[in-house]
Amino acid sequence: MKFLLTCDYAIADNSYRSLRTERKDQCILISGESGAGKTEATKKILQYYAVTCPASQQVETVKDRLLQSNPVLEAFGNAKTLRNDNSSRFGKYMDVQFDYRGAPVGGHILNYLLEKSRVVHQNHGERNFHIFYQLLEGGEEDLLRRLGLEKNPQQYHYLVKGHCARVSSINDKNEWKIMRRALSIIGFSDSEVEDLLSIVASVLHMGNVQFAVDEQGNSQVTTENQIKYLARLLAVEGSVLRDALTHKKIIAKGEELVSPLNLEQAAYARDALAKAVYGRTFSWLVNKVNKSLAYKDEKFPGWRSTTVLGLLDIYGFEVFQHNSFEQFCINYCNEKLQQLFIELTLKSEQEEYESEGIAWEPVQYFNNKIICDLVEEKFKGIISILDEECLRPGDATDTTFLEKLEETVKNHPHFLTHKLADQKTRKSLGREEFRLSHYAGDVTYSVAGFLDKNNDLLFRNLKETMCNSENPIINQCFDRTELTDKKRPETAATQFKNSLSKLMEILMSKEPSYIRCMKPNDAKQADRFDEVLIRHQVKYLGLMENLRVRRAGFAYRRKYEVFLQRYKSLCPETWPTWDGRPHDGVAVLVKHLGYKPEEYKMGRTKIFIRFPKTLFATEDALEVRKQSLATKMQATWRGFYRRKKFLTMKHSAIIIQSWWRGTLGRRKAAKRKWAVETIRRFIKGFIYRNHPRCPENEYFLDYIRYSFLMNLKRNLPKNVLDKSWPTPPPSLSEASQLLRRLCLQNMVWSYCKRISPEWKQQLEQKVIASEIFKGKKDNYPQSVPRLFINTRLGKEEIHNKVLQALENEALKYAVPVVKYDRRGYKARPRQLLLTQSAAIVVEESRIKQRIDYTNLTGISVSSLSDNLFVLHVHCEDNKQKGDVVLQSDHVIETLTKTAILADKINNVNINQGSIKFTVGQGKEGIIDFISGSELLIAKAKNGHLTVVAPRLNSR
Ligand SMILES: Nc1ncnc2c1ncn2[C@@H]1O[C@H](COP(=O)(O)OP(=O)(O)OP(=O)(O)O)[C@@H](O)[C@H]1O
Repeated sequence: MKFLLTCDYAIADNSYRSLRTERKDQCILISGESGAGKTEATKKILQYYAVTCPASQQVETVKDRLLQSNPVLEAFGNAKTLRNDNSSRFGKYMDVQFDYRGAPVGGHILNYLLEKSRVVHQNHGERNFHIFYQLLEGGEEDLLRRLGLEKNPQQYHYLVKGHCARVSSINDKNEWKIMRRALSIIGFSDSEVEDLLSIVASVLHMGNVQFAVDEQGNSQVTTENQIKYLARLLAVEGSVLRDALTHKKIIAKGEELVSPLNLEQAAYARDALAKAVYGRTFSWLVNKVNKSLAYKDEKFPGWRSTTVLGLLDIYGFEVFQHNSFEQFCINYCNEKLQQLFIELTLKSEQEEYESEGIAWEPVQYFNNKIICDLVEEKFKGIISILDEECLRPGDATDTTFLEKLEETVKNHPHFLTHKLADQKTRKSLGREEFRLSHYAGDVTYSVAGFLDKNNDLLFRNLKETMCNSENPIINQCFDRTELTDKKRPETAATQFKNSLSKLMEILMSKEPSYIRCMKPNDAKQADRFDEVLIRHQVKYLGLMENLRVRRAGFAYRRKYEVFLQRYKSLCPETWPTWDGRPHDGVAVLVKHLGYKPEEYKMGRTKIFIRFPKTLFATEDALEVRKQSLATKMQATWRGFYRRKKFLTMKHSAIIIQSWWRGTLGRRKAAKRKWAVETIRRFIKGFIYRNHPRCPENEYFLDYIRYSFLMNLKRNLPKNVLDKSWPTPPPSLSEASQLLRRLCLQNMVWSYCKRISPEWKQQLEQKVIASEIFKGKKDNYPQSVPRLFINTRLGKEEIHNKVLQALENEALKYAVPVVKYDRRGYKARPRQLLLTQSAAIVVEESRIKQRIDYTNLTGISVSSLSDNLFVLHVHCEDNKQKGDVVLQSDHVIETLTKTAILADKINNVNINQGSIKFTVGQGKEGIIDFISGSELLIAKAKNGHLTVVAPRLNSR
């Protein structure tokens, strides 16, 4: 066993490597008789890929589904036979899709001819399909109750025909668990599983449907309970189903004819329905598995991104005691596979040596084409004759079919019947049998049931009932178009023949590898090798011939172009390209590789390598070379990529630069143009500056105006005394004057707004002082900066007494004065008090003289810088005293205030030379003023009072 599995792995690995390195689709054909180990080998190969191939999340799911498809399909498609406890009762070809990394990413299964007859009948020692037993054994109580089933298989007619419902080598309970888990992994929903199991259960109930005949000899259903279950499980109308099972509907010339069935016909209809339901459900199951295995990431539809490895596990050659239509098909299928093997290995290989001109000693082998032709040849082949009998009108029976066969192929060396056989062999053949000498041995087939099975007919009303089913699976399995389709469906044998021919095409399009399974003994025992049996298999499988061809032949051959293309990198002369003929290139290459003459041969179009080790060495060298090439390619690519990126960047930089330069240039040119235009307008404006405003000078004038105004804004006079003012251009002199006035007014206005009432009074007094004295009295300028103040004496100096006396008259001004008489005598220090109505001369606390302003006739003062002044008084009011001669250090201020209060502004006389004044009793005095070095007041010889006023430098 170990050895066999090692071979399986080696072949699986080899195919996988070829698939990856040459990217050519592969297939592994697993053949051998029933029970030889084909299914096991398939499973091992799948497991091997699952373990060794690269993994990813998505790949894991696909791997799981690929592996889990086996228990599901085995449960529904495998059964215990006499030759194998787990015999495949259908053919299976599975494609595994690998992506460019060699990871399995999808799969697809093709199924071939399920042995449906097993559903209703099993030979002694055989069982129905595993699923029935698994369901009864492993199904949960609840599930079985829903399906109306009992645990005991003996209760079901379809399970007891072979009398071995329970087998010690099969653990149905365990298998059930595995199968249920597999269904979930594949992606069956709970409701889908329920629908599927309902169908399985319905087949069991169908088997238990019994009939009895009524008085007219027509059949009636006697097991009403079963009908109820069937109606529920198949979701059909019970009464309709009951009628359909006991009646037959035919449409003749557009008219429906319903006729009752007899007992035998009713049982036949029931079994036909069971087979159809099960067979179609099986196909649905395979489709469902295919959907879950489908490779969904096909990026570019139409472009094949995956490579495919096909695994063919088909029912093996079978010889039973009783062989029927199914064995005929199975063995025909095996003949075809053997034929393919012969074609692709023994025949084509030898022919190839010959055509390539390689010296070759032909190896003889048995070509089974003759048997294939016997079965499938048009018109003359067994299938054609069977179809003809099925289709011909009249009473065609299995016997007439046998007679037709005898008639048509009687001389064929591989065909024999009771009638055609000689005396000796006739004994071993029944009258209803024919014998075919297959490549693997003689098989005797009973023709009983051949026509029925080939027709595979289901009565129309049963089909209609199923089409109306609300069970989603049944509904998909029975298509309504079948009812309207007038064309007669292909017979089972023809369908099988056609699907096999398609399979051969699929296999031929791929690179094949073979696993030939040998059955060690017929007793299903371990460690027992039946030499005769094994020798027989080695012989009929043509293994010896194959070995001979292999040994004498060459392990490997390739067209020169392909070989050169693959290995040219190993030789400097052929790498990277060889310009000459591929043949010469290969010659140079093998010389460089050091092939010895016995290791290879050069054919007409191909090179042949004798030993695998030579090829392996070359492959190893290529592997090493690939590494260095990959590094070189990487470096080249990186260089190319970087260079391309750099050039793109450079190009972009140049574009940006040129764009920016263009922008800058354009900006500069525009600026220059603007400057030239400005200068031009400026010059023109300057030339026309004295003209009235016109287009030539408007810019210039605007500019001049603007710059003058801006200059003015910056250099406006700071205050009313600031006389500065920017020189205006001639065109703006008038505006400038107006502005200047406005500005001044504004300054004055704001200045006025700022001054206080006291200051206003001060200024008013100063203005009056100026009106009176300015330019008239020498010491006036000295008084200008001195502030006029309300009083120059404190209360103490004026004495409270005087103040009390003046209580009802507010004191406006008080100043110390000196009184002189006409002789120039100076009296004691006095004060001059000015009230609202009088000027009062006070000595200490006594009022010496009160001069009401109404009596004040005028004020005299000299034009010199002295401080003397005379208050002229009306004589009548002041009889004794007359005018008052006073001296004050604040003469301008004192006189201004006196003049204001007495309203005598116009009565202030500024005299040159002398002043006349009256003294009491009509006497007069004269004061003469002269300039001198210092102030002096004295009586002159002429009796006048002389005042020497000091000369002032500032005058
Ligand atoms: N390599 C092996 N070593 C030991 N026993 C094996 C080996 N291969 C298969 N068997 C046993 O033989 C039985 C039959 O194998 P398998 O079902 O693979 O045969 P098969 O060729 O597929 O038959 P069939 O054509 O009837 O489907 C297996 O159940 C297993 O017990």
